[in-house]
Amino acid sequence: MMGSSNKEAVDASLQIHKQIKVVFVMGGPGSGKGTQCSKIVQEFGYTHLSAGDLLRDEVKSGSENGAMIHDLMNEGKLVASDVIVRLIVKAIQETDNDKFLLDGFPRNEDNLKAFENLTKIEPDFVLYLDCPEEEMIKRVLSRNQGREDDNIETIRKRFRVFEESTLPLVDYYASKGKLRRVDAARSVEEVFESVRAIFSSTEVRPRPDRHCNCFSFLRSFCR
Ligand SMILES: Nc1ncnc2c1ncn2[C@@H]1O[C@H](COP(=O)(O)OP(=O)(O)OP(=O)(O)O)[C@@H](O)[C@H]1O
Ligand SMILES: Nc1ccn([C@H]2C[C@H](O)[C@@H](COP(=O)(O)O)O2)c(=O)n1
Ligand SMILES: [Mg+2]
Repeated sequence: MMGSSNKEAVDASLQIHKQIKVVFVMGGPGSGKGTQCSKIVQEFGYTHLSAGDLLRDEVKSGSENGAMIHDLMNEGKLVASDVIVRLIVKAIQETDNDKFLLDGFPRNEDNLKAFENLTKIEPDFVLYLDCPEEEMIKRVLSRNQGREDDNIETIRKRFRVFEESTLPLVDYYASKGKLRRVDAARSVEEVFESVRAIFSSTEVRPRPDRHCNCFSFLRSFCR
C-alpha cells in the first residue's frame, strides 16, 4: 500500500498544468460514441481519448493492473476510478493539444469526483448520444472488432451499468444546462449533422473579414 503523503505526491505530479477544453461524450454501449468522435476529430481538431481503449491498451501492455482490468471488463463491470482517471490524465499530459473528447467517461459519480479532484477541470459541455437499447444491441453484436465483451451476456450487464450508474450523470448534466442531447438512432451522417451543429456553435472562430483587412493593409503598405 502506498503511504498517503507518497500518494499525494504522485497525484500532484499527475495534475494538468495547461489550459484545456474537455467535452465528455456519453451514451450507451454501441450508441456510436467512437464513430462520432472520429468525425469530430477530423472536422474540429480535438484529440479523442476513449476510456475503453485506454483500458484495453493497459491490458495489452501487460501492466500489473492488466489482469484485473481484463476480468472486470469481461464481466461488464467498471474499473476503479483512480485507475481510469490516471490513464486519462497521463494521456492528456502526453498530448500536445488543448482540446479533448473524453469518450465513455465519466461512467458514474465516483469517476467524475476522482477526475474533478485531480484535475479541477469542468467539461465545456456533455454530448449525449441517445439511442434505444434494441438498436444499440444490434450494432454491438454486428460490430466485429474482436472485443471480448461484445457478447450478449456481457452486453446485457453493460446496459444495466449504464442505466444504473451513467444515466443519473446524464440527468445531472441536463439539470446544469450542460447536456447536448442528440438522437443517435439515425444514420452516421445524420447524427453527425446534429453533432457538427453543436460543435460549430461552441468553436471560437477568428473573424476572417478583420484578418483579411489587416493583411490587405500590410500588402498595400509593402508595395
Ligand atoms: N448511426 C449509426 N448507424 C448504424 N451503425 C452505427 C452508427 N454509429 C455507429 N455504428 C456502428 O455501430 C457499432 C458501434 O459503434 P461505436 O463503436 O462507435 O459505439 P460506441 O458507443 O463507441 O460503443 P462502446 O461503448 O461499446 O465502445 C460500430 O460497428 C459502428 O460502425
Ligand atoms: N470510465 C470507464 C470506462 C470504461 N470502463 C470499462 C467498462 C466498459 O464496459 C469497458 C469498455 O468501455 P467502452 O469501450 O465500451 O466505452 O471499459 C470503465 O471501467 N470505466
Ligand atoms: Mg467505443
